[in-house]
Amino acid sequence: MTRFMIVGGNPLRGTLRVSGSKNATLPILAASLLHGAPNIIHEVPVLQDVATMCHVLEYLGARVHREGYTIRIDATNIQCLEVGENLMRRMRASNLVLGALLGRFGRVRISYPGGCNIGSRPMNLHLKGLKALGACIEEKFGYINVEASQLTGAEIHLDLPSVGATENIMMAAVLAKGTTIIRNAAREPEIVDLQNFLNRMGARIKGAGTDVIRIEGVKHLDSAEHTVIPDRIEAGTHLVAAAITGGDVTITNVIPEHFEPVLAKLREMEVGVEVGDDQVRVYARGRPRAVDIKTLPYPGFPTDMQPQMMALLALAEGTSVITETIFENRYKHVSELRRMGAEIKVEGQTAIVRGVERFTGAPVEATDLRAGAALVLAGLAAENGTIVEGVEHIDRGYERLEQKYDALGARIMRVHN
Ligand SMILES: CC(=O)N[C@H]1[C@@H](OP(=O)(O)OP(=O)(O)OC[C@H]2O[C@@H](n3ccc(=O)[nH]c3=O)[C@H](O)[C@@H]2O)O[C@H](CO)[C@@H](O)[C@@H]1O
Ligand SMILES: C=C(OP(=O)(O)O)C(=O)O
Repeated sequence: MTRFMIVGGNPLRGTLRVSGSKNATLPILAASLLHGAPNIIHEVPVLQDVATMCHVLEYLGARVHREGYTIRIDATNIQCLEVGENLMRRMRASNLVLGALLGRFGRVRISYPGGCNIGSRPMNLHLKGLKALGACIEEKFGYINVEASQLTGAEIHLDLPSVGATENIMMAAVLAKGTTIIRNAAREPEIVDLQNFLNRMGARIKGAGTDVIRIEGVKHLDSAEHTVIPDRIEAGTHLVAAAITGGDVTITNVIPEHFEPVLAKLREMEVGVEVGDDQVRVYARGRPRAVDIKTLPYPGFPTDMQPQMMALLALAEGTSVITETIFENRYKHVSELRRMGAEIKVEGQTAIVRGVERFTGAPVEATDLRAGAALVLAGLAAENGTIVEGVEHIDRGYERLEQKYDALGARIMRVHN
């Protein structure tokens, strides 16, 4: 077990470089299974989820070599087309091998994926999409078995703009016969990054970033070199860290339009925001104002920033209403924030947050990745000491968060026991 010990009350000040995006890296690594030639990926963050995806790829027979922030993957000798419970349970995104292995080999068997416990997170849209491409699907004994003698392009209308389903269908469709059109596709920047990577390998995809993606099947793919986009959720987390501690932080290596909804809310809260081409400065201007937030698929406010923003709003002047529309169980941080003095009432998908003047440090537990980030932010702002348990959840998606904040003047220590 690992915990963070935080002594709050120190404004964060300075400059922080944002790492490559976790949620862009994971599908790109999975997509490397689509052909037997080496790919080189730059700006790969050093995170637990990335390590898990690399384990999955190695387990299947790929050779993965990391040097700093660059990974070289050679999937020439894939020996196995099945991923068992042990690896699949570690993270939700392991399901992304489905589309790539099906696309290349015509069959794959995976155990149901695990991941952040923030909702039921079914796989029905992924499977409906693969079925439309001609795959036969069998779900039995906790496993999903998918087979196709020939994948054929099809028109697929997603009931919801699911990020993972869009990515899996894109990967399965690149080597299919004919053209696939995905309607009501997810529009997240990570989908655009996957399109760019696949096209560098020789795929013919257009439309990512809009809700219609068109994939013309090709016969061969080849080696590609790609640099992953910066992590917009990590960026947003640091901006809230600056605001919640009354600090002044500039984040670099960012694409500000990717987190415009977060910037818009910070401005509405009357937090100081200065946006450059690839950097953003956020500085506190007194206590922030309450605002209402509703999470939505991109370009709406990201659900992955809801817990962090809730921590900030819990200290704002006035009452805020947060509506979580993406995941039905993403309020687990509420009871922990309450232990620190927050006044939050949850009614269904809505949280009513009455701002208090200060948090008091307490022992709290991270139940998932972004809930954990929110508790760290609350701890940085709290009077006296906070202990955050469950740091393994935070390590899934943030690269040594305590070192980044320590360098900006926070008092935060990682403790193993
Ligand atoms: C690795 C990665 O990129 N993770 C992100 C991805 O997760 P992930 O790809 O799992 O999220 P989805 O976009 O698929 O999920 C959105 C909603 O659709 C539902 N759904 C999804 C698939 C399906 O087959 N059936 C179904 O009903 C889910 O339960 C959820 O309510 O997008 C989420 C929504 O922005 C983010 O919070 C995650 O950080
Ligand atoms: C929910 C997240 O990740 P995952 O989809 O991998 O569980 C996240 O990054 O906040």
